Amino acid sequence: MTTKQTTKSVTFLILGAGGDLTQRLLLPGLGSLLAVESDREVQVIGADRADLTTASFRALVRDRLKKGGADAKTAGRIAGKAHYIKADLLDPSALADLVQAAEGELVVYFALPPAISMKVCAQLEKLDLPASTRLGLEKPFGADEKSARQFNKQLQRVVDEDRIFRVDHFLGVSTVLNLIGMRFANRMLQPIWNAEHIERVEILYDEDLALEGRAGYYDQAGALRDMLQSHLLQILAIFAMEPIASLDPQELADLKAQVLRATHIWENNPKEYAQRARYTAGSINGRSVPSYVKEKGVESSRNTETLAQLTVQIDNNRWAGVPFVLRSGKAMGAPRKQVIVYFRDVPHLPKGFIGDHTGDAMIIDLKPGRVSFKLSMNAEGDPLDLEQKTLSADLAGAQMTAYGEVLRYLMDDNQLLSVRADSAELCWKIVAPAIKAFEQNLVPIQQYKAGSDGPEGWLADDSVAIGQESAELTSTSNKGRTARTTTARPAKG
Ligand SMILES: O=P(O)(O)OC[C@H]1O[C@@H](O)[C@H](O)[C@@H](O)[C@@H]1O
Repeated sequence: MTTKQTTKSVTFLILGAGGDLTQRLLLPGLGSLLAVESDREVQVIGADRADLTTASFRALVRDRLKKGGADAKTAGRIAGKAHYIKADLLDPSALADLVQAAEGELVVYFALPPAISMKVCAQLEKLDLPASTRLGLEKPFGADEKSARQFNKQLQRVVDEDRIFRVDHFLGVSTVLNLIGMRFANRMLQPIWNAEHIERVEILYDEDLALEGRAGYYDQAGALRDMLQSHLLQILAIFAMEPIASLDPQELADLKAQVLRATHIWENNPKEYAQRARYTAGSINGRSVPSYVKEKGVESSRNTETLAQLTVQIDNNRWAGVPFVLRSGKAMGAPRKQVIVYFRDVPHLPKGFIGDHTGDAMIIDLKPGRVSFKLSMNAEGDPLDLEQKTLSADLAGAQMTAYGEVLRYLMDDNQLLSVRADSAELCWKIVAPAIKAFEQNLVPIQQYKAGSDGPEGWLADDSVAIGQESAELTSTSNKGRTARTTTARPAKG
């Protein structure tokens, strides 16, 4: 892929520069961007209450940029002109000083808890910001539809919507963007991308990570808000949208919003459309994991789920009647990050053939990237005996991290990868009935052992089989990046 070099100089003002997000994701993300585009002119200004100095911040920037992949010279160049300003971010005069320090275009990135971001925004509103100012923000964008709307209004009082970048780093994952390219560049996929040919779609993101010391945030959120409401609905919107004419940010945002407006939970009984569970003590690849409720900072009476599954439908001409299953869990034994498209059975199998001809599917592994097709074909031996075979190709690794990708678009003032205000609000609207059902305990909270695949019976047998096969393929996928075929395992049960 060719990469665009830019000479635009940007000041990247990180509010909350002393925090975990800056160190773990933002600076390494910037490092991975600089690894590809080393000429970028970025002045990093960190601001926080934390007791850092410009010298210690520069050391941190250098280290994290290198961790992200930037070469030593580039990391040194960017770190050498970085600054740290100890400031109370709720103090308007401190904010004014920060803005004054900016050179070139200004990107203000909120690496702050949402409630503080909202208050800082109220202060920013009073300042005379440079015309080029862009705001970058992390999820959650509000806590429900109403607060998301208020937050959006607050942001739009600071700058116009076309300068607000709501970051969902999944939109920077190369395999997610590839959903658009693959679907619209392949003649064979276009006619079958609808309810006439597709029976069910699953969007799964099971992680082997557990809480990782994030109780302060996660115990208030849970898997439904943390993953399904945001990342997985964004994937669904991209997967299901109508054909796009060009990668125009407004057009993409319009098409995503169109899908999200038509998306609703599957039916009225919460037990039919939602499931939740949390992990108990167990071990993942030899690492022992305490029970979720024993983790520091967890309030067990909150009943926070660490695994959630939700079935939604898209009430439009293309997708009516097709269940879309969204699921994500923590502390799972086998990481499973897939979009699975299950095809309907053929209308007629020529008489005389025997064997298995059902369960054809397309599997898009998001991480590591791979696309597989499960197809019915003639097996060894009897030519009339059909069997399910998997044809699979690994996708080359991304050139930069997902954060690097979203930062690139943010620095370039291109909103293609950002979440527009209406989408942020719609995503809350879609999950609202499930959140309510969880809060009212209408959906029992189940348990699963850390390191397991979650409670039995949540996913259909064919999905369980695909998961097992995928885990096997993943364990061998680094040996080569060529297409291969394997014989699928028989479905469980
Ligand atoms: O797999 P990635 O890119 O780290 O993204 C998953 C993470 O995404 C974050 O947005 C969630 O808050 C985390 O809980 C989750 O682990």
